[in-house]
Amino acid sequence: MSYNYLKAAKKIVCIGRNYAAHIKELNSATPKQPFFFLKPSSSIVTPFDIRHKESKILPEDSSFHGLNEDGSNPGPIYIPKGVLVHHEVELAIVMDKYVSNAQPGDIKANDVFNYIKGISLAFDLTGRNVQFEAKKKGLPWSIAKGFDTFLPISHFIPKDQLIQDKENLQDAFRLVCKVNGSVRQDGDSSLMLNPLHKIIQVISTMVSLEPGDIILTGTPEGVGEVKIGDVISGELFYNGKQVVDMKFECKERPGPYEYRET
Ligand SMILES: O=C([O-])CC(=O)C(=O)O
Ligand SMILES: [Mg+2]
Repeated sequence: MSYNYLKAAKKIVCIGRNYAAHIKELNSATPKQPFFFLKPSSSIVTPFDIRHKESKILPEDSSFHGLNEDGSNPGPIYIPKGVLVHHEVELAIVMDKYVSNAQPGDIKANDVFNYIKGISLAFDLTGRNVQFEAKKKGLPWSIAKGFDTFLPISHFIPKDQLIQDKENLQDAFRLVCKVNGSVRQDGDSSLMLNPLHKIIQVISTMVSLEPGDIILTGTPEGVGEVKIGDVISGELFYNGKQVVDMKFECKERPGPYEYRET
C-alpha cells in the first residue's frame, strides 16, 4: 500500500456537480460548463493502517506538519466546531502526463488510461454550512473545502492493475461510503455528467495539469453529515472487485476555530 504518490501532487483539482442525482439533492443548478475548485495538500489525511505504525500520527494540535517520508499522514478526521461536515466520496485520478490547452476531441475516452498513473479513492469533505454561506454571499469555497483533514485519501492503485478494462475506465468503478456501517453513498462512475477524458481536457484549457496532480471527479448522491465519534469508511470497486476499504474516525478539531458567519 503506497502513499508516495501524495508527495508528487502539486495541486488537487476537484470537479463539482458531476452527478445529476447529487445536483438534485442539494437543489443546485447543473453547470453549463464543468467547474472546479482546489483543495490544499495540507488537507490530506490517510487511513490509520497498522502497516504504517512506524509513521507519525497527526499531532494533537491538528495543524498539518507535512507528509511522512512514505507519503502517508495517518490520523482522524477533525470536525471544526460549529461546522456541519458532509462526506462526499469521489474517485480520484492521478495524472501521468503534462497536459495544457488540449482541444475538445484531443483526448478520447479510451485515452484516459494513457494520461494517468493510476487512481485512488478520496473524500471531498465539505463544511456544508460554510459553503452554503459562501454560495449565498459570493465568497470562495476555500474554507468550506480546505480545512485540515478534509481530504481523506486512500493508497495508490497503479494503472497496471486496471489493464483489464483500460479501454473503458469510465464505467469500471463503484464508490461506496458508509457511516458507522450504514451505506450512505453507493454510485457508479458511469453516472458522471462530464466523463474523465472531458474533465482532463477542460481543466487543461485553464490550468495546466502536471504529472502527479490529483483530480477528484465529483460525488454521487447520498451526501450527509459526519459527526464526532462516527467512523466513516470508503470502498472502491473495480469491475466488482474491492480495491480500497479505508476507515477514519471523526474527532473534534482542537484549537481556537469556531464557525461564525462572515
Ligand atoms: O460541494 C458540492 O456540492 C460540489 C462538489 O464538490 C461535488 O459535486 O462533488
Ligand atoms: Mg465534491
